[in-house]
Amino acid sequence: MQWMEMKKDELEKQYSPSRWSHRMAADDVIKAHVKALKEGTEQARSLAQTLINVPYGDGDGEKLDVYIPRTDSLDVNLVIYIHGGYWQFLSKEESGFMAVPLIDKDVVVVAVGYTIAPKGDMDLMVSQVRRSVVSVIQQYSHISGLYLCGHSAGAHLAAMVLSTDWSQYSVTPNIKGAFLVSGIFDLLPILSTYVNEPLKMTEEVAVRNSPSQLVPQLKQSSSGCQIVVAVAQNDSPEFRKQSEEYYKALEAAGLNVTMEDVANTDHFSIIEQLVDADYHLTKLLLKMMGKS
Ligand SMILES: N[C@@H](CC(=O)c1ccccc1NC=O)C(=O)O
Repeated sequence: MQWMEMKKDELEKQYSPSRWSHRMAADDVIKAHVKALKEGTEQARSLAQTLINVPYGDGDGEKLDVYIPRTDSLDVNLVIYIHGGYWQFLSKEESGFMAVPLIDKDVVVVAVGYTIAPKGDMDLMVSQVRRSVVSVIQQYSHISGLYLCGHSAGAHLAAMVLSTDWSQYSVTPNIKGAFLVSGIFDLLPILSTYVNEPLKMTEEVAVRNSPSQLVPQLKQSSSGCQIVVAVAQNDSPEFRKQSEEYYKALEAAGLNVTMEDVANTDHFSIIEQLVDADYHLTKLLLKMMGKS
């Protein structure tokens, strides 16, 4: 069924990721998610050298955390992670969880903070993640490759970074690869749902911030980027459709894109498992960086 034909109840269920987990009840899966991210981030902060709260702008929430490998290697890649949480939950404070297996392979991990709703709105969050990427490449101009990874709302923000007209910025980032995990790429279906209550997006805001509408811009700005669109086997049909349709649009535009339907995962476990070096997506990310 098309989202436009759905009753409000059904649409809100489709856009409630916790209600589709096969592991636990909805409330429990979210609690367990936050706990897993927190514990993973604590572990990473205790093992890695870190720079916490590095400003990338003058705004209040415009700070990022850097997880640094202990290495003398000159071939150092950097992954910027953009957290999820429907643009209204989570923060960079629990977003360093995937750093351990990456720093072990000489990869720098950056967890970006941005101003979630209701304090921040969609235009601000998109502007913040774009500026954070510019700041990182100015700070780390010697790295061998820049990669992006985003989960859920963070995958949306990562796709918006790939779709940036950089002519307004001081530098043009060369993003080699992007992992878009269980993302939302068309914001129109959520306009009438509870998700939009704190966001208060108008249709105009939703359209200009929908990666699905910006594929020609992405092709112009990120033609050399290797894109992985990953979706959980147990994501809702609407979430699965969001990924599938965005993947097809990128593919049709001639971009270097692959689709990963990750078996035995749900909306939350698909990203939580990045703490594990043996997890399929961890290995794929390292392989993309030539580190397998
Ligand atoms: N109402 C949403 C809540 C949600 O998506 C969420 C809540 C807390 C932390 C993260 C979340 N989502 C994705 O990262 C749900 O049903 O899952």
